[in-house]
Amino acid sequence: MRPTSQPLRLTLIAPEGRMGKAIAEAVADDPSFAIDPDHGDVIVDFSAPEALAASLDRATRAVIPILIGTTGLDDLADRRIAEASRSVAVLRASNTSLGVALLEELVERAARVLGNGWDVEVLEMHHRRKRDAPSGTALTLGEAAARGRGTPMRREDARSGRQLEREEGAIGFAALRGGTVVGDHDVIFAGTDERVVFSHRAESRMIFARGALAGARFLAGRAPGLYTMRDVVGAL
Ligand SMILES: NC(=O)C1=CN([C@@H]2O[C@H](COP(=O)(O)OP(=O)(O)OC[C@H]3O[C@@H](n4cnc5c(N)ncnc54)[C@H](OP(=O)(O)O)[C@@H]3O)[C@@H](O)[C@H]2O)C=CC1
Ligand SMILES: O=C(O)C1=N[C@H](C(=O)O)C[C@H](O)C1
Repeated sequence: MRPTSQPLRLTLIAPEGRMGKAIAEAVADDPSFAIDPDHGDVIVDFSAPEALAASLDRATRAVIPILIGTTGLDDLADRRIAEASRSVAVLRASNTSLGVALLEELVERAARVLGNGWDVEVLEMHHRRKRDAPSGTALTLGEAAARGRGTPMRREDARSGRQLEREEGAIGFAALRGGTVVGDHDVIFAGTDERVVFSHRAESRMIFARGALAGARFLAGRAPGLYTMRDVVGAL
């Protein structure tokens, strides 16, 4: 057991990435954390899908928890994460901000209250360098809406060029890319003669970085299992 006065050591998988740098900045502002490239207490992976298998392997071999912030992961990645979570604590978070954790709750509740008669569309915009679309957050919010409705999520992505009406019960996704936008998400519930719109605007990557530190703190000493930001923030 580490003495509580010791900083929690984070091993960053991609220290030179945009998120790696933001997390290093948050750590520099908080003496209860430190970066340790080789012997961290928690692995923090905000990198790329190709890095995931090696990161999980590193966590399970060393028996230390891992925070996965990387998005754009496929079904094989889902299975690898589930497998790793049997031996170490894994926090998977497509968005580590407090605002999006709250938004997820609100969207689930709205979908439950409004029911299947309302169409759900998720719109997101990110910077020109983002590689995956729709964003991980958009998919997480779509899943929250499906959960609220009590139905499996059926995705309807880009409709350009189609000559079909909207598929009933589907959740639509649209992605915009440009400039330096940190991360915009809108979830639109479109009913007959009215719309309810939930929005989140990330104004700096520091919101994700601070959330990542909260996630790492949550993971330290945690039993094996698969956790989400809802476990980290508790009841909202
Ligand atoms: N959960 C959340 O709250 C957030 C999640 N993200 C997600 O985090 C990820 C990273 O985003 P961002 O920091 O903006 O991206 P960047 O492109 O700025 O950084 C990615 C980093 O990962 C490194 N990398 C790529 N492939 C590998 C590999 N196989 N092994 C080790 N390192 C690798 C890159 O190194 P190199 O340049 O040398 O290839 C680079 O340093 C994305 O999936 C993004 O969607 C982003 C923001 C918030
Ligand atoms: O790549 C990004 O920048 C972001 N990625 C995450 C996502 O895909 O949802 C979180 C945030 O929106 C920024």
